[in-house]
Amino acid sequence: MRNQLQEQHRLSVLSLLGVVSVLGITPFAYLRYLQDNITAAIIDLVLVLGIITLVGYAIRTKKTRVVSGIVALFINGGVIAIVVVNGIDSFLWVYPVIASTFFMVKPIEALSINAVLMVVCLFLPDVFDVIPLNSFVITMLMVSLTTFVYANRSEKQFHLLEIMNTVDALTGALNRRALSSDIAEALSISERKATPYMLALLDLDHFKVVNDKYGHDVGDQVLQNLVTITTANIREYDRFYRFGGEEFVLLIPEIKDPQAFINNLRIAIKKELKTPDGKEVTVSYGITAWVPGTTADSWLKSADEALYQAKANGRDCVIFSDE
Ligand SMILES: Nc1nc2c(ncn2[C@@H]2O[C@H](COP(=O)(O)OP(=O)(O)OP(=O)(O)O)[C@@H](O)[C@H]2O)c(=O)[nH]1
Repeated sequence: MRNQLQEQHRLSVLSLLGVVSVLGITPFAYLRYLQDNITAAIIDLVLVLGIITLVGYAIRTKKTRVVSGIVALFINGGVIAIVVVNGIDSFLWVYPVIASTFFMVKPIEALSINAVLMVVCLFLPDVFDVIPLNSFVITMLMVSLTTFVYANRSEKQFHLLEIMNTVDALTGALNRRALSSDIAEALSISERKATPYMLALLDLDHFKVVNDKYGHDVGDQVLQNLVTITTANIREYDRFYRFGGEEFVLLIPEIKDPQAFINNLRIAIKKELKTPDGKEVTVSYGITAWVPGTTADSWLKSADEALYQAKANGRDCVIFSDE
C-alpha cells in the first residue's frame, strides 16, 4: 500500500515530465532543423522520444523507481550533449534539468547527479568565455541546494502522509484502507502461487467487560498490547490490520502449517495479554484460505462466519472455515 502511493506519485511526475518535454523541447527540435543544425535537432528529438518511451514503459509496468532513475540520467546526459553541440546557445537548459532531477530521484541522488553535471559543465569548451565562471558556480549551487532542501522536506512530509494514510493511529497496526489494497494484491498473488494466502479475523473476547471494569484508557492499552504481541509473533511478511473496534485481520502468505502457526499465536496472546490486575484477555479466531473464485468480500465473510463459530464454541479458540 505504501509503495503504491509512492508509485502513483512518481507516475504523475513522470507523466508531467513527458508532457512538458513534448511541449518544451519539440519546438526547439523543429527550430534547429530550420536552422540546418541537424545534430542538435536529432538530439532534441531523441530526448523527446526517449522520455515518451520511458514514461510509457513506466505506465505499463509500474516500475516507476527504476524508470525515474533512468529518465534523470537520460535528461542530464541529453543536456550535456546539447550544450556540447550548441555551446552557450543551449546553456540555460542546464537549470531546469537540475531542478527537475529532484522530482525523479531521491534528493541525495539528485544532488550527486547535479554535482557530476556541474563538474562536466566546467569542462565545456567556450561557455566560460561568455559566462563568468563564479556566476555559474554560485547560481548552480543555489538552484541545486535550495531544491535539495525543498525536496528533502517534501520527502519527509510524503513519508508522514503515507504513514497517516495506512496506519491506525491508536494501535500502530495497518488500517482498513491498507487492508483493502493489500487484499486485492493477495488475491492476485494467490491465483499464481501453489500455496495461497490465508486470512484470519481476530476478535477480543468480552472486551466490553474490560472497558466497563477498567475504563476506556485501559481498553486502549490492551488493544495496543495486542498489536505489540501479535507483531512479535508473526513473520515479517505477515501483515496485521485493525479492521475496526476490537477486531483485527491477519493476512498470511505461503504458510505450510496454518493450524500450528495460528495456535502458537493464540497461546502467545493468551499468555501475554493481561488486564492491569493480571487477568488474561483472550482472542477468538476465524481463519480461511484463499480458494479459486474468492473475492475480498467473500474472503472476509467466510472468515467472519468462522469467527462467529469460534465465539459460539466458547471463545479463545480457532475455527478454520472449510470453504
Ligand atoms: N477502549 C476501546 N474500546 C473499544 C474501541 N473500539 C471498540 N471498543 C469497544 O469494544 C467493545 C466491543 O464489545 P462487543 O461488540 O460487545 O464485544 P465483546 O464485549 O468483545 O464480546 P465478544 O466479542 O462477544 O466476545 C465495546 O465496548 C466497544 O466500546 C477502542 O478503540 N478503544
